Amino acid sequence: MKKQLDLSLYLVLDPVLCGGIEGMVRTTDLAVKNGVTAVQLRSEHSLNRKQWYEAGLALKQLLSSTSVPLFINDQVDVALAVDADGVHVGQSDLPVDVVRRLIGADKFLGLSVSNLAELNNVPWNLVDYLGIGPVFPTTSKTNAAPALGVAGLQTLVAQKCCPAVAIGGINSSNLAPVVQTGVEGVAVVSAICGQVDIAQVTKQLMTQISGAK
Ligand SMILES: Cc1ncc(COP(=O)(O)OP(=O)(O)O)c(N)n1
Ligand SMILES: Cc1nc(C(=O)O)sc1CCOP(=O)(O)O
Ligand SMILES: [Mg+2]
Repeated sequence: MKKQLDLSLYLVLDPVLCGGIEGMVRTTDLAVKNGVTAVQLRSEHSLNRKQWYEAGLALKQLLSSTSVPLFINDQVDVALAVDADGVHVGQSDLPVDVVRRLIGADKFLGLSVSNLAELNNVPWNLVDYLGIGPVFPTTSKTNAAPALGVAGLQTLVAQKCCPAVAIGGINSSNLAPVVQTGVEGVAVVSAICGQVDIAQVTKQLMTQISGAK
């Protein structure tokens, strides 16, 4: 059955920061128990294709008894192989119409945008949500676009025609003005992955998101 899409606190996993596949599963377990509402498997370089599949399967199994959807970054075949709930693609990945054709109507599809030109080209009828960023400088993505700042994010949010998460450099010290732009949620990597007390930082982020709305 299709899960609900709640973007409030969206965890984007990093196998290096989490300490491998087991670390990602442990991080996800603690984060979901403490409020994370969506999870994405993402790896820039550290997983081979078999490990992508194994990590996807383990996460799918963990999340299958929860209301939290699993997204796979970039790799449509892995998403289909593990029956993930959705796929997240960016401007340099497979085109959205192709991804939609491959995954069908029932899976979620997220698309990254970093500027107004990209926003103006979004096929709104094909995507379920946008990832808008980076809002702030980030060390978790190589070759990230220039940071938008809160004002730049606000400009894009004002023109969006579907739900959106803000992403890039967001943590408990800067999330309030981000949430107040009207995004449906925030996506984080390093604010959760690799933190010593995953439960505590997740609870703190959720409390701050609720307080800022
Ligand atoms: C929720 C969310 N938003 C944006 C991104 C970035 O996607 P992309 O631009 O394709 O870059 P990579 O993540 O593939 O390096 C994301 N992954 N998730
Ligand atoms: C995966 C990703 N995408 C971005 C974008 O702007 O599209 S920024 C980013 C990394 C976010 O990591 P952190 O929360 O550690 O800054
Ligand atoms: Mg991508």
